[in-house]
Amino acid sequence: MGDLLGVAVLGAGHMGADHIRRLDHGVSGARVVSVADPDTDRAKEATAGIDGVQVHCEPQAALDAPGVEAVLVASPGAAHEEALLAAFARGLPVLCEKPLVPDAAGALRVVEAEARLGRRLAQVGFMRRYDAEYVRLKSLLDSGRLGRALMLHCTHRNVSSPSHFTSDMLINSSVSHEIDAARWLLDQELTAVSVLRPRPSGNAPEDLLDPQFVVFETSGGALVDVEVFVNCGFGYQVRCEAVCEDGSARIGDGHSMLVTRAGAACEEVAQDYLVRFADAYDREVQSWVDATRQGRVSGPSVWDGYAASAVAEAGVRALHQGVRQTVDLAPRPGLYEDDGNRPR
Ligand SMILES: NC(=O)c1ccc[n+]([C@@H]2O[C@H](COP(=O)([O-])OP(=O)(O)OC[C@H]3O[C@@H](n4cnc5c(N)ncnc54)[C@H](O)[C@@H]3O)[C@@H](O)[C@H]2O)c1
Ligand SMILES: O[C@H]1[C@H](O)[C@@H](O)[C@H](O)[C@@H](O)[C@H]1O
Repeated sequence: MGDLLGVAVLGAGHMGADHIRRLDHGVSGARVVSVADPDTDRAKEATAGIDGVQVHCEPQAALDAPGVEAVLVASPGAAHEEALLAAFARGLPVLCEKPLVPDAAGALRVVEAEARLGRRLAQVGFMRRYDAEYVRLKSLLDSGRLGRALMLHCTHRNVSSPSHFTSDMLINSSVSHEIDAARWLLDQELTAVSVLRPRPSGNAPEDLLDPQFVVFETSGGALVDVEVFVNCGFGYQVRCEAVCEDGSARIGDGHSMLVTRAGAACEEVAQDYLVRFADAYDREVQSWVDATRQGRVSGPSVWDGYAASAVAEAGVRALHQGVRQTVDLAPRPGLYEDDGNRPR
């Protein structure tokens, strides 16, 4: 390995371009050596000014470029399985944006492929585990000072949804973050899910079931509710309140500035995830680069990615069938035994 970890980035859209900038000059220890995007103009724009970077249309060509030692996958979820398997075939460590693979069967194939390798190679981009507020909440819950957690109340609001967004994606793209955060915060599995559908907002695109209200049951008897509203219009808001036997703790209100002028106090609200979670993405990518250079893999595992997809798939069934759905997880391979999130 050279002085800097050589990274291939697959996908140069919103997230890919942000990660390319971050790898180039936001974190230390890495350099972008190749980028693949079928929209090569987009890839060229995202890599402008980066010395020696190769731009390809085909992901495989970017993986085979000289100097590639690791891969960051930021293509759409439907392309992740192929990208992960191609990286595994080359023995390349991966940071894969969420969702690991949107459908549970595809995600399980990735788990099985990594288990066959007999070593972990991939980390999933559930960046909330690196957000300072989430980390504080996790450490408070783990300390036991609030007693056992009984409920999590979560809010997940986006200003607007991209044109390709579907009603299923409110669960398997947006709520996938709350699924992972709840499994991690509570150290429990999510075992069942129900989805309620309020009347859709008139500001949402026609036919999009937005907002939705999702309720998860956990292996430890807790409840997790999520209001997901991806066309709320006013801001990017992610909140979580843990209600425990001996107290409660809430995060997600502190990411703003209070401006007072002309007789009014006005609190600014972040407009998107790139602002709200900027620090978390930085810490996530720095931690991935550091671990990879040391030959380690840390962070949310492929098993965590599979579990999130299996829970989300049950959620999508609940959305359409209108009744509570249970979550069936495949047996966990031994490779992931030390991952935490053991049902208890
Ligand atoms: N962690 C987060 O908070 C967060 C935020 C946004 C998006 N994401 C995830 O990042 C991924 C990308 O989302 P986005 O918002 O950047 O999407 P986007 O549509 O802005 O960009 C995706 C890019 O990938 C390219 N692409 C399509 N197929 C490809 C392939 N097979 N190989 C390489 N590139 C391909 C497209 O041309 C496009 O430029 C998704 O998995 C999404 O869920 C995560
Ligand atoms: O892909 C994005 C991303 O994961 C954001 O963090 C989330 O807030 C959006 O709802 C989702 O569409």
